[in-house]
Amino acid sequence: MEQTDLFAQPAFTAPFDHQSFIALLIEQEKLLHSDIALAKLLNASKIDDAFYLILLLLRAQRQQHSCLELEQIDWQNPFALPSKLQGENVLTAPWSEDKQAAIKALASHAAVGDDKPMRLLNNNLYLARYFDYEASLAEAFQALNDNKVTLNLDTLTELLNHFFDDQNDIDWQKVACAMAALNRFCVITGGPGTGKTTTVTKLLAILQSLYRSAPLSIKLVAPTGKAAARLTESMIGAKKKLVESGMIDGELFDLLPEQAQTIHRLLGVVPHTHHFRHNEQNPLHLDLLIVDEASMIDLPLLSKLVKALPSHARLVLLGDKDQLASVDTGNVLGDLCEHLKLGEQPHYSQNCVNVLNQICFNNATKLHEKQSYFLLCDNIAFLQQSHRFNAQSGIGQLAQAVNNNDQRHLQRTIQHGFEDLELYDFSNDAYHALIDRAAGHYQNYLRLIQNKPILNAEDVQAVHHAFSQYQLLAAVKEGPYGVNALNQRIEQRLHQGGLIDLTQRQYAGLPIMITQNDYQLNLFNGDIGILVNYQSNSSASASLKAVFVDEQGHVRDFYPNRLPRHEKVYAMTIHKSQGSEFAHTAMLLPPMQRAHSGINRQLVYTGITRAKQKFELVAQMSVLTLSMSRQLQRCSGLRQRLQTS
Ligand SMILES: Nc1ncnc2c1ncn2[C@@H]1O[C@H](COP(=O)(O)OP(=O)(O)OP(=O)(O)O)[C@@H](O)[C@H]1O
Repeated sequence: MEQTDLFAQPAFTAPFDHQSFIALLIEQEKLLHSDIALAKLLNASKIDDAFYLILLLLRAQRQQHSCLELEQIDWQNPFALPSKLQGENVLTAPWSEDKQAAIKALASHAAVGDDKPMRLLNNNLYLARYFDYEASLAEAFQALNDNKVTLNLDTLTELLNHFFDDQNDIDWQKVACAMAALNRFCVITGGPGTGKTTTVTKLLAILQSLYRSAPLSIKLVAPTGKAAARLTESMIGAKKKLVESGMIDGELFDLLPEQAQTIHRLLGVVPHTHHFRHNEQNPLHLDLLIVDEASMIDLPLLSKLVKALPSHARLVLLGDKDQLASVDTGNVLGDLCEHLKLGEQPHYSQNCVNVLNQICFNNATKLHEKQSYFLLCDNIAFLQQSHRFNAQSGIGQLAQAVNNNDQRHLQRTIQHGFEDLELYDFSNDAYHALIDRAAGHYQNYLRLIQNKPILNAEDVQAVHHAFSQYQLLAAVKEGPYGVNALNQRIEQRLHQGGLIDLTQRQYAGLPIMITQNDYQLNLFNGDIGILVNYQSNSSASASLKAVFVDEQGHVRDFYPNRLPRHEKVYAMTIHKSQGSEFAHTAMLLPPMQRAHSGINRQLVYTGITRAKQKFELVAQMSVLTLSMSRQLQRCSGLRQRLQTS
């Protein structure tokens, strides 16, 4: 009722105090001074409805939306201000009378239009840069799709039957493989352990068999070094399984790649710029690009990557659509997979269904047509069955309950008492016990460091391996339950236990995470290093170095004072953990009074699915259930651009 009273007084009866309103937006951290300055510049210094629409666009951009959806504006409180401050009602809406007229006027605004700083399309307002990225990505996806592949369907059928056993149910991995073989562009999405790598390895084996006389040049990439290292490891494992099962011979084995690299490395960074060596004018030299962890890739980077493909290339995106969206603008994988529903067959055209039934199921009608206006629906494969987490796995059950916002499933999972799950209700005692347990786990890698005065490359690999077995995750960075506080407390425990020497600012054993890309040093946001006394084969003496193990397993060492921005990483935010997996993962959610809107379903699901063997959660049940009910949405026009007319 409070809100109704507030808005009952029409905003236009008294002159609106724009200066105070703008000051309030800054004070409440809804915008920055630079946003105000830019909006004034774009609106010729006028403070009117268009000015506030531009401010909303800049705010949307800060929140990683690709655009401002004009139809979704909350006209009563567009900047999400608290309706009361210090007991006083606050005017939350700055508009003049006719908001729809304000929207219409945008079409003829001096700063909106082709070659202008802002663009308008389908009732979405964009900054030109992001409009162009989105347009160029949609165009590139469409071009890939239009450039049809010609294949002998009988040969493809034989190969599919070779790599997949006959089964009564629909084998979605086989469908995904067929779809990716038939199209130049394919997305294979699925939760953890649903067989994305296994499927793609079989796809590569099928394609290399089809093109055996002129094998394809295939590249594997992921957005971070960690994710690339994990993809390499998974590919090696999947290839080994294919050989062991007799599905591929030595010659085919050699034609399947296993080394993955980062997208930045593949594209070739031009130092001190946002440009890459490879682009539309200088395309990549490859026939097929496999991109893992695609949910982590932001709109600008994916747009640049896809634009750098040669016109004949194939592209396969792998990822989990339900994970957190990219740290930067956009949610491309989420947009492409928006229509998928767990437990349901995806939308496929009649034509697509006919071909898939023919080549996957010997013409049995297993797949059915489901109409869609989405141009790329025949390019999206959805793997739903986890082969890593079965019904006995609490991690899988918890992840599923959270992802489906299924409270009953959650209760059943909690009551069941799974061996791989440890759930603790949040309390001060539980918080301190979590810190004790974390310190206990970190002893393992610290003892390896303590055992030898000087470490060599092999020791460093063992230390990194031991460190990566356990990771504590927190939902937030600041505050008593954030990463910074956890780092400090764990450090104190380790110091008390004589495992580290906190009297030194930089001490042997300190784990760090790079937080800023350094293209000169080839160190990237998310790379993890550990400070140790290190002597490489080539150096004459040992010294305290930050040592990293890259995606190829090579040790790289740096003097600590040469490192780009970095932070301690006994605990890390869930955001930063994306693309990594840990045998044992612990996660802390803050109590209710600190559970802001960023604590949502995607965040909690991402945290849970980092765990491979054991997952530990310290959280209030009310916070867990609240987070499950909150779903992150990113505004974008990508899907609309890819509709049939
Ligand atoms: N059809 C299958 N039948 C039996 N086991 C399978 C099948 N598909 C995959 N697996 C096994 O399940 C495990 C996970 O498979 P894979 O690594 O391919 O999944 P993923 O989706 O790539 O996982 P990630 O979550 O790491 O991205 C592997 O041990 C793999 O051998």
